[in-house]
Amino acid sequence: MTAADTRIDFQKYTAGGNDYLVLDEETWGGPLTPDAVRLLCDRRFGIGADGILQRRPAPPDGPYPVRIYNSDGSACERSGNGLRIFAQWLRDTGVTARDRFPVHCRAGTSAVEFHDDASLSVEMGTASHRPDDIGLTDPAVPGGRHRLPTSAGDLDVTTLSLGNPHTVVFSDLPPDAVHRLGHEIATHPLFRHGTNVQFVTGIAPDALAIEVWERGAGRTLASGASACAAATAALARGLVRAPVTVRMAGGEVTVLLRDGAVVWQRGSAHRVFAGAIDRAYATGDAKEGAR
Ligand SMILES: N[C@@H](CCC[C@H](N)C(=O)O)C(=O)O
Repeated sequence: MTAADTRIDFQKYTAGGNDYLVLDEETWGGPLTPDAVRLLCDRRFGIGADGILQRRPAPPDGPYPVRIYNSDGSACERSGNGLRIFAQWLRDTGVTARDRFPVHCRAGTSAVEFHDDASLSVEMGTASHRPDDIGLTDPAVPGGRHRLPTSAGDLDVTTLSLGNPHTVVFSDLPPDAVHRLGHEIATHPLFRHGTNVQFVTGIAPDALAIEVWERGAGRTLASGASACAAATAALARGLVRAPVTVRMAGGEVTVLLRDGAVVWQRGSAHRVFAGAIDRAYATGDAKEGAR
C-alpha cells in the first residue's frame, strides 16, 4: 500500500481570511459528500476552512472546472475568493503558466487575468435583479431595491444574483448586526435557496466597508462575491463610483464593471500550507462528533 492509498493531499489557501481547501477530484475519487465537506472544514475535527474547491479533470488549455462547497456541505454556484484561489492554485501547482485563462464553476465560465503585482482579476458575470434568478418566493417583491421585514424592523436592501444570491443591507444598524441578523436574513423565507448577506458599514466616494454573512458558512472575514454584490448595488444607487475598493474584516478587493455591466473583482490569494489527511478518517466512519 502506498502513501497515496492511505492519505489525501490538500492545500490550504486564504484570500483575506476567507479560507479554502483545494483538493483534486481524481485523488479523492469523485465528488465530495456533504458529510465529508463538513468534516474537512471543521476546525476541530478536520482541517478547517470556510469552504472547499475541488478541481475536476480539464483539457490542458482549460477551461479548468472546479466544484465549490460551503463549510456546511452545500454546493455553491460561484465564489469570488474561491475562483481567485483556484486560479492561483492552478499556477502554483504548474497546471498552467499562462497569465490569462478560463475557469469554470456551476454559474458559468469566468476569465482570469494575472497582474504584475501578483494580484489577479476574475470575471464574475452580470448582476441580475430577476426574482427567479435570485430565488425570491414572494411574487409581490421585485429583485433590486426593496424593504425586507426582519426582527430589527424593515430593512433597506438590494437583492441580486451573481450566479448566487445576495442581499445587500444599506440600513443603519448597530456594529454587531452581522451576528444578530446574518443568519436570520440568510435563511429568510423570502429566499428559496437562501442568500449571502452583506451589511454596508461605511461608504466613501470610491470605497465601501462591509461585514459578510455567507450562506452555508456564516460570518467570514471576506468574500469576493459579496464585495461584488455590495459594490454593484451601491453603484446602482449612485452612492459610489467605479472602481470600488471594498473593505472587509480580513482584507479588500477592487470591483469594477467592464463593458458597462460585466462585474470584475481584483485581489490576491495565498497558499498557507500543504498537507495530507488520513483517507480512512476523511472518507470513512471515524467522523463522530463533527458538525
Ligand atoms: N466566499 C465566497 C462566497 C461563497 C459563496 C456563498 N457562500 C454561497 O453559498 O453562495 C466568495 O469569496 O465569493
